[in-house]
Amino acid sequence: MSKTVSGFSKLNKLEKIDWLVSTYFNNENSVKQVLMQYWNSNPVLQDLHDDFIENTISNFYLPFGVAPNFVINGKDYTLPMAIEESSVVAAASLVAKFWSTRGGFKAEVISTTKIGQVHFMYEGEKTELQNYFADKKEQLFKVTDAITQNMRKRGGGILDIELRDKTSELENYYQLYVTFETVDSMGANFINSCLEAIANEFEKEDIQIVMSILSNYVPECLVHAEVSCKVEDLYAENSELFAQKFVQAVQIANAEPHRAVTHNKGIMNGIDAVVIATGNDFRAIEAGAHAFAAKSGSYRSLTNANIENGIFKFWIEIPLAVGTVGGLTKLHPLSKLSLKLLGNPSAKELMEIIAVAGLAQNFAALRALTTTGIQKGHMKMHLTNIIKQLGASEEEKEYLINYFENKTITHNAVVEAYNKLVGDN
Ligand SMILES: CC(C)(COP(=O)([O-])OP(=O)([O-])OC[C@H]1O[C@@H](n2cnc3c(N)ncnc32)[C@H](O)[C@@H]1OP(=O)([O-])[O-])[C@@H](O)C(=O)NCCC(=O)NCCSC(=O)C[C@@](C)(O)CC(=O)[O-]
Ligand SMILES: NC(=O)C1=CN([C@@H]2O[C@H](COP(=O)(O)OP(=O)(O)OC[C@H]3O[C@@H](n4cnc5c(N)ncnc54)[C@H](O)[C@@H]3O)[C@@H](O)[C@H]2O)C=CC1
Repeated sequence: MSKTVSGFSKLNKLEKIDWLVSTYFNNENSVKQVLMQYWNSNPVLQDLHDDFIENTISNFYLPFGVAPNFVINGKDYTLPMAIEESSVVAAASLVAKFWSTRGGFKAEVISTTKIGQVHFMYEGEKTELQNYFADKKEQLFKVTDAITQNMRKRGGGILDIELRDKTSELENYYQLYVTFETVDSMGANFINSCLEAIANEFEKEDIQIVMSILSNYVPECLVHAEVSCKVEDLYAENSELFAQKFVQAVQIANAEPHRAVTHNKGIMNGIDAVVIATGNDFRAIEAGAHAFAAKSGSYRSLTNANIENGIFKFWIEIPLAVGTVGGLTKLHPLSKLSLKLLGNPSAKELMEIIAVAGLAQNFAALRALTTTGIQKGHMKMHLTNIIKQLGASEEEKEYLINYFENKTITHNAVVEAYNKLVGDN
């Protein structure tokens, strides 16, 4: 039987579910129950979520946690984190507490420029194109006046429009390279609207517009965050060895792409969690961060560390185009709450907070990796997930948690202990 369908989008939610259950699940009633048990009991709230995307049939929950004790630029924060992976929030909390007694995190936005491009093809004389652009430039600004009016009042808008010759990379390929300041918004829709107006005005017989779109590679929307302290203040025992191995771990990530990818994945554990909790676009952040990590031509660590004159310093530089207005930021009740928890920051302050979340997460991972190994803490947090997968009762869960208090946790070890417990009973 064919599984294609036309007019699916026009069905109501229950009809969509019925089609799905009969087509893919052999009419199993439990499937409908699972989908419906994740509906919000408040219909107004459910309607809100339904409208975020298309063909919504249920909600997919992510745990929403908080990591207290962050001190950033002398100010106290509790970070909201939406993430499915165990040990990330615990690790952030642990590191926040650790650095809160060592001067906290320092963070600074370096620049906030966003980028958009009108990609086009032109086969004629280059100088003619250059002259055409020079004559047109003022008009290109003018046609966006209505769109940029409010943004200009906030101190933003279009910063510049450049003609770029890309013919050495692709035959007949040029672009209008447009830079923007979007203040407290990520600016994707604002930028795209401006670009389309610019492209319309610029197009003519011998200029074929291919597309107009913002770039998610924003190396000039950059934030720096760091921690530092005397090496001897790092840990009570063997601080020097700890600092040395920590720096080596970062150097390895800078020298070796396989390690760099995992290293940066750990950083993104912290970054994405706050990005998602604040209603920002994590795909945009991910794509931009990894492109930045590869800017030298080989993929490297997003963090760096050194020891100079007895001082351990650990820092991150990362492009983060985030907003505190626009998108879902004020629409999703939990994003709104997250921003309120952070004191309703500006986009710049949010960039600093998110960079710190990434740095803290990387500190936690490298600390664990270079000392006890990652599995000890990670499996301690993951233990309850394994126990639940086994279908253990509350009593059995309590027994297993106590049993593994001082033992190495592996999936097999938990299964064995559970089977023994159930067998014994
Ligand atoms: C997991 C910990 C924190 C345990 O660390 P611990 O020392 O066993 O924790 P503790 O029980 O002594 O508690 C100390 C503090 O840790 C936090 N903490 C501790 N437990 C909890 C909890 N249940 N809920 C909330 N917070 C918790 C909390 O701040 C607590 O202070 P308190 O609140 O008691 O004043 C530590 O072992 C750790 O940081 N491990 C690293 C974990 C990590 O990095 N996880 C990321 C996932 S692994 C990954 O995907 C990335 C990776 C590793 O591949 C990246 C890479 O390779 O670079
Ligand atoms: N490639 C990408 O990353 C793309 C992303 N998107 C999506 O676009 C959304 C973000 O676009 P935005 O234009 O940021 O959101 P948006 O379309 O909701 O617009 C935000 C608007 O808020 C207004 N505003 C009010 N106060 C402001 C202030 N203080 N500073 C700046 N603006 C203020 C401005 O008019 C601004 O244009 C996200 O949902 C993202 O997922 C859309 C297209 C492509």
